[in-house]
Amino acid sequence: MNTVTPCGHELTTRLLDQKSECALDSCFNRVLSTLTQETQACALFFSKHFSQIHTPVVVFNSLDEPLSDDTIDLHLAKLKKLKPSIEVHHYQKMCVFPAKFENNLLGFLVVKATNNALKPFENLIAHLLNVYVKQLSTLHYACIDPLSQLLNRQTFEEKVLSVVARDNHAAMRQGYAERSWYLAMLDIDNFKLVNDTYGHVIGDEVILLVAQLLKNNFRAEDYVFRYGGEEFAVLFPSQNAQTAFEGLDRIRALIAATRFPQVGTVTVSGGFVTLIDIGQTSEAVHQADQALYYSKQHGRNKMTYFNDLDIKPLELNQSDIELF
Ligand SMILES: Nc1nc2c(ncn2[C@@H]2O[C@H](COP(=O)(O)OP(=O)(O)OP(=O)(O)O)[C@@H](O)[C@H]2O)c(=O)[nH]1
Repeated sequence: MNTVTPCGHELTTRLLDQKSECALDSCFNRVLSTLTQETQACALFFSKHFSQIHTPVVVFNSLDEPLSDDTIDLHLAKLKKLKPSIEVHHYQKMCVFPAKFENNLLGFLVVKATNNALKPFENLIAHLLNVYVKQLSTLHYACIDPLSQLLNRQTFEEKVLSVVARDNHAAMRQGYAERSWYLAMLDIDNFKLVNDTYGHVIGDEVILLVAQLLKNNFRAEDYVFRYGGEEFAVLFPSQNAQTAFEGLDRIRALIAATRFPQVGTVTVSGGFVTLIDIGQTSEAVHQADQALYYSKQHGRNKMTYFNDLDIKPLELNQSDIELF
């Protein structure tokens, strides 16, 4: 039975309709299967950080054998030597398409081509790879706060749900004890004074420097968000509340010991909570805020675990809580 190959416009529109990274990845995979009639295996390696310093990771792969790190490096080295205008490179029995963003080579798509069957589609595949990268960058930058380059508030809830659910699922599948996820809310102390004394431009610089310290000192698997003006949320796994506290307190101490240009010293206060029921993200934020409020009320430059507060969640009068 002959199947009709959809036209480039329709495939482009399909990719542009995707509203999450995950949906976009699987859509691009399906589009390629349609074009290659599922007779060719393919794999996409791409650095979703949109930075050349991050090695491309595999986004999807239907090759019989995954490419080794050496082969990935080899492809990248070969592609870097080619003219920027070249859109496909033939290597052994593979067609390799460079994936570029703003003239930087961020990865490549490899399609196994045993004969010339792919030839008529090469230009279309190169075009669709460009569309994929553009749509991914649109989705990516919609999640990033422009000042701090951290994840923004809009992505917070979705990330909490997806990360914690995925991790718990993986932990159950692999049969190891579940790690707990923790949610911390951090807030720069007396920030109004910084703005009032040095002006908003210096205030913004302080936010940026604190954001960089947070980003550089949490692990790659942790998520740091700019939650509001001078407020940050961090989502991270830890063995127990004590190790979570130690990690947070180390970063608190590091920020307090850092010299900020013009302003001198800046401190942060924080509160954190164990994420038990991921369906209750807003309740978790509320509890972490209560612990943060406690830190503020007890001298600032301090971390507090919600469970250490001598109150039950419902006993605290809502009107006593500083809501952000
Ligand atoms: N420069 C700058 N200031 C901001 C931004 N967002 C919020 N702010 C300011 O941050 C200040 C927060 O002040 P408050 O909520 O009173 O808290 P604080 O002075 O940090 O005091 P504590 O939280 O109690 O330690 C306000 O003056 C806001 O205008 C921003 O993006 N840039």
